[in-house]
Amino acid sequence: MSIRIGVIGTGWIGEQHVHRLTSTVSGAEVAAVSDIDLDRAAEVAEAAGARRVDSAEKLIADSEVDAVVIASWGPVHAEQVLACVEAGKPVFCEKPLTTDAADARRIMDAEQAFGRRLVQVGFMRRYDAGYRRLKEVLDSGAVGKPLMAHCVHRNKSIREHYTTEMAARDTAVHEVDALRWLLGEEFVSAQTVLPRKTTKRFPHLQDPQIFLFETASGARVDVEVFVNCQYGYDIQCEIVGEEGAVRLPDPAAPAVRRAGRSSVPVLPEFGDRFEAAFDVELQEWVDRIRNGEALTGPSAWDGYAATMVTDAAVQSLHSGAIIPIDMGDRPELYA
Ligand SMILES: NC(=O)C1=CN([C@@H]2O[C@H](COP(=O)(O)OP(=O)(O)OC[C@H]3O[C@@H](n4cnc5c(N)ncnc54)[C@H](O)[C@@H]3O)[C@@H](O)[C@H]2O)C=CC1
Ligand SMILES: O=C1[C@@H](O)[C@H](O)[C@@H](O)[C@H](O)[C@H]1O
Repeated sequence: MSIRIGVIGTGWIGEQHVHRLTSTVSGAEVAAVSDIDLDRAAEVAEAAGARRVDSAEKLIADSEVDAVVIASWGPVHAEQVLACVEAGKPVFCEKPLTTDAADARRIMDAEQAFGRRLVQVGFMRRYDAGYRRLKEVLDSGAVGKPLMAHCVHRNKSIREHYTTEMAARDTAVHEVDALRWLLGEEFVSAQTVLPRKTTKRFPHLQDPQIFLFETASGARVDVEVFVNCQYGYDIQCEIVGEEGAVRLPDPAAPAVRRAGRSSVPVLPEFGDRFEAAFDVELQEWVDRIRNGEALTGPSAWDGYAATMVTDAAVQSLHSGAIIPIDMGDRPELYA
């Protein structure tokens, strides 16, 4: 039996996920889609052979939808995730889980009242082969105790609706989750440092930005976010330990030697860079639901922790102050 999935938000990644669930992931079918842009939803529904439903609320309540994928804009995730939990339906929510930590706490309260995990957050780097190899090296102890991490997150360019706060909430949030996962500890402070702005940006935007984080054990993480770097999608991560350093591998690509030069391509977009990771994360989510197994992917706690950190980074945006972060205790359900 296939899981009947409803997809909310049929923009860039929603359409990709509908296609992925229809063509690549096994054991799933897209039963319904919805978007506030009704025409867009109708187009995506038709291409997938799914029904268009007029609102997110109706899609969540639909008796022919077993599980929900949310790919709408960040600020509306909280109410949609809560409605799924209240309906007792598993929900895969694209990052960020919420744009406000209080909303993430409401989600954890609802999930704990339900009694088991229903929420998974779309932090797909945990499913990327390179990041998984990096974690294996760290966990083996080969580079010793981690002291520092240096991360780079560059997009070729970004759409006009992207705001200065999204550098933390939408972009650096990936590194926040990946580094919490890699280092196995929480962040305790955040600071945002602003270099000179690139002229190759929309006028409203502060780009690039540098985020400085400290972990509970005193390790330091720096993240450069530069979303109009012009040359491609470039993700770098190096972790320096007491006995060595380990670096995220670049995607494999043949080096071309020609006219006195050797060159490898830089991928243009995040869809190309993390395509396989998106496939694996959704396949594992579907498999666990089909087999009646507990969800083990990034949880509501992970979504909450990431939002606490990015809230602090946004708070530091104008003052440059170091903002302490107190996550509170991790509930038993997320141990
Ligand atoms: N894991 C990853 O690497 C990526 C994650 N994302 C995340 O996915 C989400 C969507 O991003 P994009 O597809 O790039 O945005 P987008 O702007 O292309 O699409 C968002 C869609 O949501 C719809 N929408 C907004 N409010 C809605 C509501 N209340 N009910 C139903 N539909 C609603 C919009 O009409 C739009 O079609 C964001 O949270 C973003 O951070 C996006 C790209 C990559
Ligand atoms: O999640 C993503 C986008 O929402 C975000 O806007 C981009 O900066 C990231 O590179 C991409 O992975």
